[in-house]
Amino acid sequence: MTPAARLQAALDLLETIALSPRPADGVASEFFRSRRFIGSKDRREIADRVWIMLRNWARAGWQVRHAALSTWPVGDVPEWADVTPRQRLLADLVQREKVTLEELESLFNGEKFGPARLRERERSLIRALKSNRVAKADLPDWVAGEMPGWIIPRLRTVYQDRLPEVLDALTVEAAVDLRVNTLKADLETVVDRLAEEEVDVGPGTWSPLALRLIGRANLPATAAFRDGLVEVQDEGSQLLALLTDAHPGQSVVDFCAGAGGKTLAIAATMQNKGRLVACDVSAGRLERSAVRLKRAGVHNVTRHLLEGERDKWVKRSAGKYDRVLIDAPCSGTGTWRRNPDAKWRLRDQDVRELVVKQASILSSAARLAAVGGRVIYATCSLLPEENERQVDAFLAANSGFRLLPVAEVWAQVFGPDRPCPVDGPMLRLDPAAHGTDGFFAAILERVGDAAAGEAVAED
Ligand SMILES: C[S@@+](CC[C@H](N)C(=O)[O-])C[C@H]1O[C@@H](n2cnc3c(N)ncnc32)[C@H](O)[C@@H]1O
Repeated sequence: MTPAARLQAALDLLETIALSPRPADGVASEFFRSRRFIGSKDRREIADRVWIMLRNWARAGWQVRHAALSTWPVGDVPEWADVTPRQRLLADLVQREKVTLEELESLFNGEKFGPARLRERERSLIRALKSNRVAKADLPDWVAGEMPGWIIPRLRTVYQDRLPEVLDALTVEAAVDLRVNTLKADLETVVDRLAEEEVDVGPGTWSPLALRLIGRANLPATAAFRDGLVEVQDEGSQLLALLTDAHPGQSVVDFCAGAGGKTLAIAATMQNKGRLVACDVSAGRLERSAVRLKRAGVHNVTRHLLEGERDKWVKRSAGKYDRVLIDAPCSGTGTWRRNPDAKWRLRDQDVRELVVKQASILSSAARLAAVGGRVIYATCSLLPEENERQVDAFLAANSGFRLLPVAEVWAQVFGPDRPCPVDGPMLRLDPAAHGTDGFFAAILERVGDAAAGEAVAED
């Protein structure tokens, strides 16, 4: 493809994403599937550009609006959110890539497969974008941090002075982490196998099973992946599974198992021994987990489709499990490095509904824990109402549970040579401090039967 054709393809993809209510990665996969003539190198370049622009969505919109205010009639100046993909692309080319007006004239020349010719008002916009760039320090905090304004005060209560660095880290592309599947191989063997296939990896920071990809690789095409020696899993997600501290022979429930990311990791710590039940309300996700479980050589998992968190099975199985992992449905705010488009779809109302759902799931699934067993409540959210506040409310209503300080469990799981990454009693990971996605976990031990009238759900 010519550079101009690649730009036009990026623009087409961005426009498709902007019009779709669906997540950008799904839209992009479909876009490329229906354009098989685009080779892998071009595809990567187009996708890279689009993802850079999605990570820079508010800032580019703001810069275009600011530049337009200095050169267009006020009535023609768009709000930042209404700035078109083409205008954002121009801003990206001018401000990030420092492309000159002359170069833009030759790229936007109206030739077949390339972008339409520049219009006069775009030329004036380009000149203004060059001369009128707003410095980062002068951008509103939500624009500089690429974060919906309504979320900022909530994050400030958690991160305080660290907020700018956390927001910055959330705008940077995430590394790709792998988890070694100890059911099939040890870490050294996996490193060697990957090296044979020219895949370079370095060690993880926190998880003893983590490897971090160096450079890029088509991992699913490798024999190491196809043979089930590794899974792609953020190191933070690995930690949640490891902190579940499931042992061989135990009875364990992964209540919101989805497509099985944590189920796989837990099955490995259980060495395939004992009983692991993977539940979810989504038949499709549970179905997808089956393929992964098979590839990983897992055979101690039963999949169970729930009608809801108060499914009859929960009541029948109450008090029978040593570990109950609740990887609750959440805002996903901790994964926004990977899904930057999701930022602008989430509404306050969505979070409020999720908080109600999470409380109901926690209260119902906690019944599964035996006395002496543990409930691990986890999210990939940064918001306090989905995390600490959820746990505090549960503990206030359920004296049959106590919070186990994460450092205590960490020391049991990892021993003294790996210091716990957090000071507080609950685990809170973020990309700035830990290099992982944003994750939260609280470990609750069932110390007694809930007294009559307590709030653990009764059906
Ligand atoms: C964060 S995702 C789980 C990711 C998964 N544990 C993993 O590691 O790949 C949350 C999951 O909760 C499931 N879910 C939503 N409502 C639920 C409910 N009422 N009971 C159980 N699971 C539910 C969703 O279908 C989704 O798969």
